[in-house]
Amino acid sequence: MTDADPVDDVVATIARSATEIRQGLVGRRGKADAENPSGETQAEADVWADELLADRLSSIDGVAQYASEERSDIVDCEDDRITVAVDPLDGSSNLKSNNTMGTVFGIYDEPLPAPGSALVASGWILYGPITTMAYARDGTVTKYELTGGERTVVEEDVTLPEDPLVYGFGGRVPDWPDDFREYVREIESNPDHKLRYGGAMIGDVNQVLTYGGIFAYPALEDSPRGKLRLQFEGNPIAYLIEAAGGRSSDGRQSILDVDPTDVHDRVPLHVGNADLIDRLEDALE
Ligand SMILES: O=P(O)(O)OC[C@H]1O[C@](O)(COP(=O)(O)O)[C@@H](O)[C@@H]1O
Ligand SMILES: [Mg+2]
Ligand SMILES: [Mg+2]
Repeated sequence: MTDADPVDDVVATIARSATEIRQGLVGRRGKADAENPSGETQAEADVWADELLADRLSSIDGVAQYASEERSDIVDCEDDRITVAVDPLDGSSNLKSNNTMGTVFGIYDEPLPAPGSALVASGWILYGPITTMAYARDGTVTKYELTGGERTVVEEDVTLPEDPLVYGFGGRVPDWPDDFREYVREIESNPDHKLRYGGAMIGDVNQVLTYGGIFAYPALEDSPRGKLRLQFEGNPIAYLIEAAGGRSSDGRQSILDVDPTDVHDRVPLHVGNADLIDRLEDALE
């Protein structure tokens, strides 16, 4: 064990790996002949990015466990300080059409599965026209541009803009519960609000971080826990959006207060400006 901060080491490793992951997408746009633990068909790139991150992150001093939505089992490492949960490629179905995707990570100080209250840092990489990173630690959010493994700060103390502008809601509209559908109608009827939906949660959440607003992948009639995963997607996103002054909710409470039972648990996810999430919780009562 060294005295280096393992959280810094993990974030630096993910930021450095982003350039390589981006380049490695070329030639890996097909499907793998396999399913992930959530029963979804994996892309070749999902499997490849998971293996790359597992190798690198599990060998960092201080990392006790590595888990990802692309593998059933948690990787146990030789240390005991922090645990890392990753969505190696969020929105990988966008590979076929060459649209936005990302990498999402949460760093916890408890064994996985851990509640969001055990997060010590979280963030995401966005593979857009350029590669950027949003990172939260100690209640502060920083945005970076990533080039060739280098991180350049582009904004510090990032907060959600006060006047919400954008909204995006996942799942099929006929599968939404009635109370959620009514809430969406209210949001859509405000002439100041614009639809922004790209099929990669992280791209849509990054729109909310940039312009203010709300993103949700709600509970569905036949899937009351929604689609997104608590450890790899819900908690890291909620931690960062709350650090930026917004709110998260599973419909009743902060996502960070949801108790996990399994590392692959799903959670209905709603994040955005606090007043929009307050109104959502009122609408779902
Ligand atoms: O295509 P659907 O079922 O509407 O789901 C879209 C959602 O699923 C996701 O792709 C799930 O993430 P993964 O791509 O990491 O599995 C989200 O990024 C996105 O918001
Ligand atoms: Mg995802
Ligand atoms: Mg994924």
